[in-house]
Amino acid sequence: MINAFEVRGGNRLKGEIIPQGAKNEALQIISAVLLTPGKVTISNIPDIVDVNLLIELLADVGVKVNRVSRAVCEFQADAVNIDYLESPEFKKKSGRLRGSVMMAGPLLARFGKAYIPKPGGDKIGRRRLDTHVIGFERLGASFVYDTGDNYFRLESPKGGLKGTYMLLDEPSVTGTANIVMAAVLANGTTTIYNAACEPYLQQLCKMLNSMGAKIKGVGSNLLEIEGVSSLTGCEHAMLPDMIEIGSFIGLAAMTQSEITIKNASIKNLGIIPEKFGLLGIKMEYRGDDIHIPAQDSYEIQNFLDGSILTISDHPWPGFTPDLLSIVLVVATQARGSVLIHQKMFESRLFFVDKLIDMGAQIILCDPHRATVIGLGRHHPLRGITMSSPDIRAGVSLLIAALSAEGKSTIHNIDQIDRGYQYIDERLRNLGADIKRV
Ligand SMILES: CC(=O)N[C@H]1[C@@H](OP(=O)(O)OP(=O)(O)OC[C@H]2O[C@@H](n3ccc(=O)[nH]c3=O)[C@H](O)[C@@H]2O)O[C@H](CO)[C@@H](O)[C@@H]1O
Ligand SMILES: C=C(OP(=O)(O)O)C(=O)O
Repeated sequence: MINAFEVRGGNRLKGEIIPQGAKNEALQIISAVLLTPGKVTISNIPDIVDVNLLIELLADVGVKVNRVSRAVCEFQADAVNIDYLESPEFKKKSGRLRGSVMMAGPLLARFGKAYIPKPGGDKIGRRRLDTHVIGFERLGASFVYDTGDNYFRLESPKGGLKGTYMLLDEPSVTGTANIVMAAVLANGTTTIYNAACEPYLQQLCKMLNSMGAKIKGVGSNLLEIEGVSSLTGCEHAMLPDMIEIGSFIGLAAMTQSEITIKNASIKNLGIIPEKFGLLGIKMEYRGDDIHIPAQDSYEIQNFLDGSILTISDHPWPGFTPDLLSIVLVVATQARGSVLIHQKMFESRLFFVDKLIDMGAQIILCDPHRATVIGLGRHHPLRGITMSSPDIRAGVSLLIAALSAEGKSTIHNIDQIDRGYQYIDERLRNLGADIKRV
């Protein structure tokens, strides 16, 4: 079966777009339903491959799942079959996404056992699980790593997990979520320093507190968690996906389009709009909407001393690594130059080869750094046939194709579908010439 997008570039897009619920928040929040036998109702769930797979995994382990509507789902984990975690089916399915690792924290806390098969997700460099496993160990769990099957088997001590102080080696996003979910049901107080504090984590902590957890320091890198003996059900609404919002800002600039991003929850976007602003992209806030006017050109700013701008990733509240590929593609048509420095992942910039084939001027300095010399619209990119290597590179290539002259075909779009809801249909509604073939 062919699985590709065929895009005819050059159309100027126009209209309003509503961001989906946040993928990376969804993966945390949906894992957290395992912490209680009570009913948890979650709204604004994105209808995307990764999230649907996680929901399937929960149903497989015995969680009652009631999809009230496309975006709202009720969960009740009152009859979990923990033995299912050792089945080959669980290992296979959970290995298809990254988010499944976050089932471990709640399972360990509530049932005393967990398994983490080698997780899926983007192949963008080494993605170790040390922070997760060492964090569980600090709470008293023991683990065995099965090198043959490539999975961690974890067990809580008799009497349950015990709160402690820990300083994380790095502020891992999913690692922090996992440790927080384990610590909320531990005996005593857990302090996590150098915790990740993305809005995803803030939302998770807010949800857990509404279930009866006692977490202080939400939004900071110092969390204090007083363990409780049980949690109750709750209702939780997901934030809009900040990575989708950034992608749409880039799309508008690159295709010279006038787009309004509705209900963007601007206060939760951190430094994201500012970084796109450094590329010269104009944005207007209208209430909680972001309006991007059609711009013939945009010019990359230099640093204050006149030197070439660098845009790099950094743990929150710094700039998310998930938007660097988008920034890079948008820079290809800017006036001026920028150095893109992807510090966290070592294989996330190789997709620039495809942009170079399309006519972009980019020098890949090393696996972490690429210099983009903007074309300043002197000539458009040209359409080519290409393949999407990971979710964000995939969307960047899609944006490049929508701006390019002629036809592009993008293969391996499963990568895009795992994180962007009905993307072809939503782009067509804005006037894009894109079809699934
Ligand atoms: C499902 C999910 O939520 N996925 C996100 C999550 O992945 P994930 O939680 O897997 O990523 P981590 O935060 O654990 O780390 C990402 C990578 O960055 C490195 N690292 C991390 C922190 C640091 O200060 N220095 C450093 O070099 C890690 O070693 C690792 O290679 O967070 C990543 C970093 O924002 C995002 O790209 C992913 O989209
Ligand atoms: C890297 C990403 O996802 P995952 O962690 O699921 O691979 C991403 O969302 O950009």
